[in-house]
Amino acid sequence: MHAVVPFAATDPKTRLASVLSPAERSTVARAMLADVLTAIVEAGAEPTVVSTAPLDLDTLSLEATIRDAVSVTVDDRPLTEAVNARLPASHDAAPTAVIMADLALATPDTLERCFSHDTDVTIAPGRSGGTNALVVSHPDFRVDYHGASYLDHCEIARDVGTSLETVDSFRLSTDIDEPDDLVEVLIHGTEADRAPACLRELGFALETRDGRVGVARLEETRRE
Ligand SMILES: Nc1nc2c(ncn2[C@@H]2O[C@H](COP(=O)(O)OP(=O)(O)OP(=O)(O)O)[C@@H](O)[C@H]2O)c(=O)[nH]1
Ligand SMILES: C[C@H](OP(=O)(O)O)C(=O)O
Repeated sequence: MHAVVPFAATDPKTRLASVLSPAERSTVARAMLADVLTAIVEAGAEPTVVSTAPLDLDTLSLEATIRDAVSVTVDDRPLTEAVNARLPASHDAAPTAVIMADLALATPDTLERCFSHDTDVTIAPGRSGGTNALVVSHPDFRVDYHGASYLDHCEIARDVGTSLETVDSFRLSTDIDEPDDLVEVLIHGTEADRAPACLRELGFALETRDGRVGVARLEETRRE
C-alpha cells in the first residue's frame, strides 16, 4: 500500500500557537511526523511525505530501516489539490492511503485496520469531523479537505457511487490540533514515541484542576 503523508513544513500547527513558539511547533510537528511514518512502515505500507517545502528526512531521527522506506516530494499546492493529484487515476491503479502527519497516536495495528478493507473508500474520521486517514481505490473519488470533510467525503462517495467504510478508532480520530489535544499525547503516547517525549522535554505535564485533566507547562521552559 502506498501512503501519502501531507505535511505543512512551514509554520505548522498554528492552532497550538498559544502554547508553543513557532520553532517549538515545528519541532512537535516533526516529532509527530516521525511517529506517523514509523507506524505506517511498520504497518507494511510505503509512505511518501508530500511536503509544502523541502524536508531533510535525516533531521527526523528515524531508525535506518524506517528512513529507507520513506520518500519525500515537495508540492506547494493547497492540501486538497496536492492529495487529489496522487489518488488513483484508473481502476487498474493501486489503492492509495492518505494519512495525516498529526496522528500522534497512530499505531501499526490501527493503520492496518484501514489498509485491510476491500471497499472503494475507507475513512477514519477525526473527532471534530476531519478526515484523518483515508484509503481510496476508486478512480472517481476525489477529496475536499477542511471543515467537516468526513461528511463531505461521505457525500462525494455517495455522489460518485463508491462503497465506503468508516473505521471507528480512538487513536486515528485523535489529530493533534488544539492545546487540549496534547493531553491525549501525554496519556496515550508510548515509550517509543517521539511526540510525548518531545512535549515532556518542552516542559509539558498532565495537570488535574477542579477534577479536569489538562496540560501545564513549567514556566522556565517557555521560549519566545
Ligand atoms: N502538503 C500539504 N499538507 C498540508 C497542508 N496543510 C496542512 N497539511 C497537512 O495536513 C494535515 C492536517 O493539517 P491541519 O491540522 O488541517 O493543518 P496544520 O497546518 O497541521 O495545523 P493548523 O495550522 O493549526 O491548521 C497535517 O499533516 C498537515 O501537516 C498543505 O497545504 N499542503
Ligand atoms: C485537513 C483537515 O484537517 P483538520 O483541520 O480537521 O485537522 C481535514 O481533515 O479536513
